[in-house]
Amino acid sequence: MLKVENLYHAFNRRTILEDINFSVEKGQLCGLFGPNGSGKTTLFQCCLGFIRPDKGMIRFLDKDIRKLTIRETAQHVAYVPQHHTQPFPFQVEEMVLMGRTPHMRGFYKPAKKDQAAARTAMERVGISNLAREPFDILSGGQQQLVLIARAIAQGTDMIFLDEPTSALDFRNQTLVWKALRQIADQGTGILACSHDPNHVAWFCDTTVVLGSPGLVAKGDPSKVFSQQLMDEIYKGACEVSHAMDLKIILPSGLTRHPAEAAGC
Ligand SMILES: Nc1ncnc2c1ncn2[C@@H]1O[C@H](COP(=O)(O)OP(=O)(O)OP(=O)(O)O)[C@@H](O)[C@H]1O
Repeated sequence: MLKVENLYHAFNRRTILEDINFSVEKGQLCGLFGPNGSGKTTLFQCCLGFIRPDKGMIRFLDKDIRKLTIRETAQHVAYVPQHHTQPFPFQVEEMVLMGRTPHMRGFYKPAKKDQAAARTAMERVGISNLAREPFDILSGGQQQLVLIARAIAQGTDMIFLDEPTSALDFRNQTLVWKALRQIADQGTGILACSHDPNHVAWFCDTTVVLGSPGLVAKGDPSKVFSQQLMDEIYKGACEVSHAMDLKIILPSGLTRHPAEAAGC
């Protein structure tokens, strides 16, 4: 579905992306992972055509993305940015309905199926109760859920999400990752960037790990997330452990509370 080949990009002669190669297939949830400044947002921007890479090829559904019109791109690809400012006080349901715009014709009046898609997307991320609230007064986490619902309502072949759960509480983080897993299982390709290796390990079936300035590893996170890899990217800050047959990445040097260790 998405194929990135030999991608290079530099800012002010500083190479950020070097020889990046990976693909995301239909039905795959791919976690894009790497330390601050490793180029995740830059890679997203190249894939979405917001910046033109210095070298390399990005294909979407076997087409060079440079040849897709904005409308074609929006019909096939949804994007959830890290931050979004909305200058007008649109209601939440209007914001989510905007995701349907690439599918509307004529006077851009939403049809019943557009309204149904918006309602389903809001239910999926648990924000139906916010439908009539103005978007601009919501908390950062609630706004993040609205943008995810808008991308889901768009009903595209592929969704890009830039740190989709960075502002969410524990329950909503889990809710969103489970929703992404289900949407991928229904055939959508998803590339989601995250700073939490556990989310990638628990919910993603593939990962792309960026370092400086290139690709450090890729593949099944249960195989890729080794102690050696974590040491390479986090310089000894974490330990790879296991719980319930899953990998779990813990901060290194954790000790049990003395009272608990004494069995109190
Ligand atoms: N327009 C730009 N001009 C110059 N340098 C830039 C530009 N955009 C990004 N960079 C630099 O490229 C590097 C990678 O930035 P990018 O935002 O892609 O990283 P990231 O992995 O998404 O980081 P984070 O995890 O902190 O969000 C950074 O050092 C950043 O300063």
